[in-house]
Amino acid sequence: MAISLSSSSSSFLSLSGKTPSLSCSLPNPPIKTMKPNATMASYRPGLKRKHRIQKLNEDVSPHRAVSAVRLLRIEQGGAFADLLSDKGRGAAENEMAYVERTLGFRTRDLEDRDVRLVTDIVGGAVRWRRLLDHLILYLCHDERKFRDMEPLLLQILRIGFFEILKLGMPPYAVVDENVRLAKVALRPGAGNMVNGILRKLVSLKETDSLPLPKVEGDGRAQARALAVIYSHPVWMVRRWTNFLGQEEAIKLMNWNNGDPRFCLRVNAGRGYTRADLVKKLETLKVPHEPSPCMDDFVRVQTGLQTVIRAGLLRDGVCSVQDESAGLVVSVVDPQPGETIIDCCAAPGGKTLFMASRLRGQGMVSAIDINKGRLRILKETSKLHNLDGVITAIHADLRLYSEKTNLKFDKVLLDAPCSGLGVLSKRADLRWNRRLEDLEQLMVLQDELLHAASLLVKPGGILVYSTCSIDPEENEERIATFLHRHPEFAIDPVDQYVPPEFVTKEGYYLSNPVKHSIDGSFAARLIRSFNQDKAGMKN
Ligand SMILES: C[S@@+](CC[C@H](N)C(=O)[O-])C[C@H]1O[C@@H](n2cnc3c(N)ncnc32)[C@H](O)[C@@H]1O
Repeated sequence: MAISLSSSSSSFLSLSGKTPSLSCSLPNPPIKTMKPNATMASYRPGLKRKHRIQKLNEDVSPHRAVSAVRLLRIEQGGAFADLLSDKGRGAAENEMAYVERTLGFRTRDLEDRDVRLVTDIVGGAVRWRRLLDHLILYLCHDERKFRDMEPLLLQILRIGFFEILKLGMPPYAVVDENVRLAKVALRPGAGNMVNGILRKLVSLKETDSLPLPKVEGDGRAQARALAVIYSHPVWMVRRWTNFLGQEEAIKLMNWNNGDPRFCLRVNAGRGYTRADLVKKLETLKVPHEPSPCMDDFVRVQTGLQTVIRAGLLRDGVCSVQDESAGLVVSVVDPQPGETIIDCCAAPGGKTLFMASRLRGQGMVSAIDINKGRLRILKETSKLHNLDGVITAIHADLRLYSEKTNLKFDKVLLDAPCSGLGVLSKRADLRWNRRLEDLEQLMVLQDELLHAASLLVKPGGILVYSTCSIDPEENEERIATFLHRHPEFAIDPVDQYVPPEFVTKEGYYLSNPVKHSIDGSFAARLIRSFNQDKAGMKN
């Protein structure tokens, strides 16, 4: 089994499919903790699949068993990044061993088709969780019964609901298969419950009478209804309705709920060209198209597993990187011979792209506070033959910039942010973010922006970027910064990115609905040569 990119994948994927966790630094609060139950009795840490002791069950469909356990892990808050071994090898083994321990039996190994189904089902069930739970609750007829439901049983129901409602799978096969899983993994009574609830759902679907809330009443009531129908947190719906209007907010939610699109960036640092990558994709029969906005990028709608299995990432031919991240590097516009510092660098997607643009002349210093993520950056820079130009520094930017006298030609601050622009790739992120996080993040963004500004040479460039589409994390942070730092001015990005990405203020902004890529933002600021202007105003 290969490692699948699903709900916890990041827009940057390194090495052989290692999935770095969040693109932002705030910890994710767990959604709901798993209660100890009969299925967890067989949990024994450290047991590897090679020590197979559980009985093989050939009747249960392996993709449902794996999906149910993966969904449980995600709900526990740890996603499944921690299932991956240090070197990114043996991840599949680890996961199957975990499935075995959790369920108390062994399934058949996953085939390619199963792997794709696990990716679709896990990503979809996470995205659509609010709608699925609304319907499950309705069919349980009893709020307490729903709230007290065993976590594994709830996951099995979510899988069944998602398969019937969103994947359009033959309903009675879905009912039978999920009933079987519930019976074997839990007990016969659980199977009967799954049977009853799923059959009622099938009948509601067939008679077109699903109980969906009506979008009516005041703004709050409408947001609550939309939050169920499009499966997002109410606060996000309210925020987007205010910023974008209801129609655009719905389009954005539809985008977030769609299949994520991935892009590959060819590794020019190792001498590969886009034509080389295209040739390899043709050989692998992976459908692809060149990016219309970035020369080194190729879009792949499906077939990413094939690319991973063929070793294209492991061998350093390319990286998985969204064009929105590439465009931020275009805003920095690294030139051979320059000294650049990437202030929040790990896991290194932008560092590597910037370093490859230096063509061996110049230097990129890469700071990050997170040691584990920085280790991924170091490993990947070796793999991409770029370790000669990249220096990794483990530090808190705020302390580092106070202590050092070094000044750089260009400074990139790719700040920790809400990630609200990448919700299609990070299916679980919408449930892990709270409105209060945004406030904390904005304070951190201001502090980091000030710290980053201390590293810019007179006449040098400071680029502030996020993978958010929220004006408070973007334009408003820059306005606050410029007010306090008169030594900086906006350097419009129109000569660095295509015009459709340039805002009226001269910033870069990608909009998932308009551009069909992740949402991201960048402001390019130039520091004056006039030292008198330097200093922070209150
Ligand atoms: C948006 S991610 C960076 C993604 C990265 N630029 C890339 O393209 O792969 C933000 C990073 O900021 C780091 N970070 C958060 N607070 C920091 C601080 N005080 N000093 C340095 N790094 C920090 C986090 O560990 C996280 O890796």
